[in-house]
Amino acid sequence: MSGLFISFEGPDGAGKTTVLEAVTKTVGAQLGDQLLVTREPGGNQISEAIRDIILNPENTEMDPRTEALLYAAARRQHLTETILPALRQGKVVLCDRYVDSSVAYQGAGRQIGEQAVYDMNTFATNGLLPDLTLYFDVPSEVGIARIKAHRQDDVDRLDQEALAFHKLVRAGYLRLRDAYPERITTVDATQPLNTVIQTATDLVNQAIANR
Ligand SMILES: Nc1ncnc2c1ncn2[C@@H]1O[C@H](COP(=O)(O)OP(=O)(O)O)[C@@H](O)[C@H]1O
Ligand SMILES: Cc1cn([C@H]2C[C@H](O)[C@@H](COP(=O)(O)OP(=O)(O)O)O2)c(=O)[nH]c1=O
Repeated sequence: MSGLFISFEGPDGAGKTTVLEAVTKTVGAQLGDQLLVTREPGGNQISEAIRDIILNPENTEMDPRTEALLYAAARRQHLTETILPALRQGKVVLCDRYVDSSVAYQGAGRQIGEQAVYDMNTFATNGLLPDLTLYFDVPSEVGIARIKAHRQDDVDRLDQEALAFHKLVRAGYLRLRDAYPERITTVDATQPLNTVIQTATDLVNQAIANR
């Protein structure tokens, strides 16, 4: 059985992490150790260490290209150490964020160029893209309101960014969705949580059945 690589994407507050947890329970019950759930930036010791540098609220002076390079470095390590071995073993890999996050956040949000960030990530990943990407779409105001309402204790450097930044990020995601319609499936994340979870679970199960 061949492996399957699915990424979860979306702006902050889209509900990705919550939905991924729920999907993991359902799909994990069927697949057992044939399911690997992981996240970026992180997933192994080196990548988690890079994550700590990027997301440390004290690192306010970080240059946007430095940030993009660090994300790509963490991604490379995560890919070679965690994702590729699992895929080679035929596992289903669900990954919270991947290349699209860098294109949307660094390329579009920080305005260093979506194509440049994409190209840099092609080097980091040898061009490996997910078989399927679930993009959880939510207007920026809704995403930010959710974070403010629920995550006051967990506001990191990126969550403090202005609404304008989040709007640029979402616009970047929408361009990616239009550019890669075969890979990226949009989930309307303004729907009630249970509906979003059901939709995402169905899409993941469908991809598993079709692999
Ligand atoms: N569809 C939804 N409707 C209402 N609230 C939601 C929905 N999805 C997620 N939330 C809430 O929004 C907050 C942010 O969700 P989270 O999963 O952390 O988002 P993300 O990982 O995409 O940043 C959480 O408190 C979560 O319970
Ligand atoms: C993977 C990745 C994440 N990010 C950002 C998006 C998030 O704001 C942050 C990840 O923090 P995290 O706490 O994992 O946020 P979320 O629950 O929304 O996924 O890092 C980038 O800017 N570029 C990237 O390539």
